[in-house]
Amino acid sequence: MCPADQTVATNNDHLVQSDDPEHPANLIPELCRKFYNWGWVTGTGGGTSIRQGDHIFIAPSGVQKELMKPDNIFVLQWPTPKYPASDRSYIRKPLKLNPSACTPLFLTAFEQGAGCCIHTHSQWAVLVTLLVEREKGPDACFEISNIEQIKGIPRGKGKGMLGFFDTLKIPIIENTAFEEDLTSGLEAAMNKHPDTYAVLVRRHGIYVWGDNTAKAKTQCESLDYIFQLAVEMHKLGLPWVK
Ligand SMILES: CSC[C@@H](O)[C@@H](O)C(=O)COP(=O)(O)O
Ligand SMILES: [Zn+2]
Repeated sequence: MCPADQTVATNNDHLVQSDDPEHPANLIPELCRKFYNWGWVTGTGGGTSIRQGDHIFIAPSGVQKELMKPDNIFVLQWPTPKYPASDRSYIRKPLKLNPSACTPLFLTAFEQGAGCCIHTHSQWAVLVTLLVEREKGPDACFEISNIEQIKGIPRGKGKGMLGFFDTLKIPIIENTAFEEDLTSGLEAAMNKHPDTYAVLVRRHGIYVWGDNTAKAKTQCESLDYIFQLAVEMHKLGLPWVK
């Protein structure tokens, strides 16, 4: 056995090997294939992370997310230090790959109790941040009401779902040169909007999280639907809030 093979054999590979399609190491590649087809993670952008018990499953950085295999997945012991990156407690690291640059942002969602966090570069998400670009600063938000799909978004933890007549409010933070540097903005937006399950990143995309993978996915789908609708409404001169 060559030294590289020895590293592989002692790298906790069993943590990403399962016949269960619901295992996070199988789910992340499967979800990313879907997200690629929906335009959420093309060109290596975007990604997904799942927490299962005291393990966090993270995709590699800079890879074609739709081609990922379970063997490419990193595993972090949870809880783990968020900073510095070198202190994060990886218990499985694929050789020749680096963990996603979104890792500290995903960890921020897990600190809030999330079970899954999705990052997309959806053009609809980017477009709504452009349509409200005049609104800058800590109060920047996308707002919409009187749309049925709003009912797919929680009012806050343990507070049920938003109603048709409620106003959905998604905070917007400014983009940074490096993905990791978005973390303080995400933390600030979460502190200011403790009930939110999503934060838009101007000219970049969105982070959406949920109590579990199904909720993160359906909430992200509902938001993407709403953003597309909002862009079309804007083109027709229709207001988002009645
Ligand atoms: C098209 S590059 C996009 C990246 O810089 C980043 O925004 C991103 O979402 C993915 O980072 P990654 O480290 O590949 O998981
Ligand atoms: Zn990104």
